[in-house]
Amino acid sequence: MTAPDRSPAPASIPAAGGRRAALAPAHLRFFHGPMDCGKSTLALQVDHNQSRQGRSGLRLTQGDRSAGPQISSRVGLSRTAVEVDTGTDLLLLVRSHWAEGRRVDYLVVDEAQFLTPAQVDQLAELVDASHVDVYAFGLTTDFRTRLFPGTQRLLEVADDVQRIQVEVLCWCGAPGLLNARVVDGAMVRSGATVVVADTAPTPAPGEGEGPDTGADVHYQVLCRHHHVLGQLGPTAAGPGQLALS
Ligand SMILES: Nc1ncnc2c1ncn2[C@@H]1O[C@H](COP(=O)(O)OP(=O)(O)O)[C@@H](O)[C@H]1O
Ligand SMILES: Cc1cn([C@H]2C[C@H](O)[C@@H](COP(=O)(O)O)O2)c(=O)[nH]c1=O
Repeated sequence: MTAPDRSPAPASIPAAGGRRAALAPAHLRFFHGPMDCGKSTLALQVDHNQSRQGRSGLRLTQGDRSAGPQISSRVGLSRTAVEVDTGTDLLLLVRSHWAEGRRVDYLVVDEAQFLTPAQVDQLAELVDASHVDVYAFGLTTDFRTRLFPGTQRLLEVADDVQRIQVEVLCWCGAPGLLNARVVDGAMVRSGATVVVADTAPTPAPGEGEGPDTGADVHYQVLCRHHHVLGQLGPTAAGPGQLALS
C-alpha cells in the first residue's frame, strides 16, 4: 500500500506572475550577524526586490522590538508582517494561504533565531516540496555567545549561508560580532535566552523594561575581547563596566 500523498496543491508552484522559471529550484538562504548589522534592512530590501518582479510573498517575524507585527529596520523602513511564535506550523500557515487562492512564491523570515529547529525543517520542506524560496534573517549568537537553536538548525540545513558584511563596531573600534545583554547598566551572562529589547542604552521612561524584573534591559555589540572581559566601555554610567553574573 502506498502512503497518502501529502504534497501540497499545484498552486504552490510559482505561478505565471513570477518571472522566475516555474521549475527553477528554490533555496533556503540564511543571513546572520549580530544585532544592528542590518538584517531587517536586508530583509525588507529582499522583499522589495522580489515583489517588484511580480512575485508574491509573506513576511514573517517574531518579537520585533517595535512590538508590532512588523519587520522594522533602524534605517527607518518598516513593513507589516505575520507574527509567528514557536507553536506556529509554518507549513499550515503557507497552505492556508494557498487554500484561499493566494500565491506564496517566497517567504522573508526575520528574527529567525527564534524559530524552533522543527520550524526550520518546515521551511526546508516548503523549499524542497513546494518550491517556495525562503530568505531567513537572524542573530548568530545569543548574549552568552551560543548559537540560538533556530540559528544552529539554519546553519545545518540552509542551501546558502551568509554572514552580513556590514560591520558593527565595538566601542574600541574593532568589529563587533557578539551581543552583550546589559541589565541596569551592567553586562550579564545568565538569564532567559529570549528577552526582546533594543540596542538603545537609554529608554524613555516606561519603555524598554524587562518583562519580569522591571529592570532596564538593552544590548550592546562588542568585540570578542571586550565580551570576554565584560567591558562595556565608557558610558554614561562610567568607564568600563564589569560583568556581574
Ligand atoms: N540614521 C542612519 N543612517 C544610516 N544608517 C543607519 C542609520 N540608523 C541605522 N542605520 C544602519 O542600520 C543598521 C541597523 O539596521 P537593522 O536592520 O535595524 O539591524 P538588525 O536588524 O541587524 O538589528 C545599522 O548598523 C546602521 O548601518
Ligand atoms: C542577543 C540576544 C538578543 N535577543 C533579542 C533582542 C532583540 O529583540 C532581538 C534581536 O533583534 P535585532 O533585529 O537583531 O536587533 O533578539 C534575545 O532575545 N536574546 C539574546 O541573547
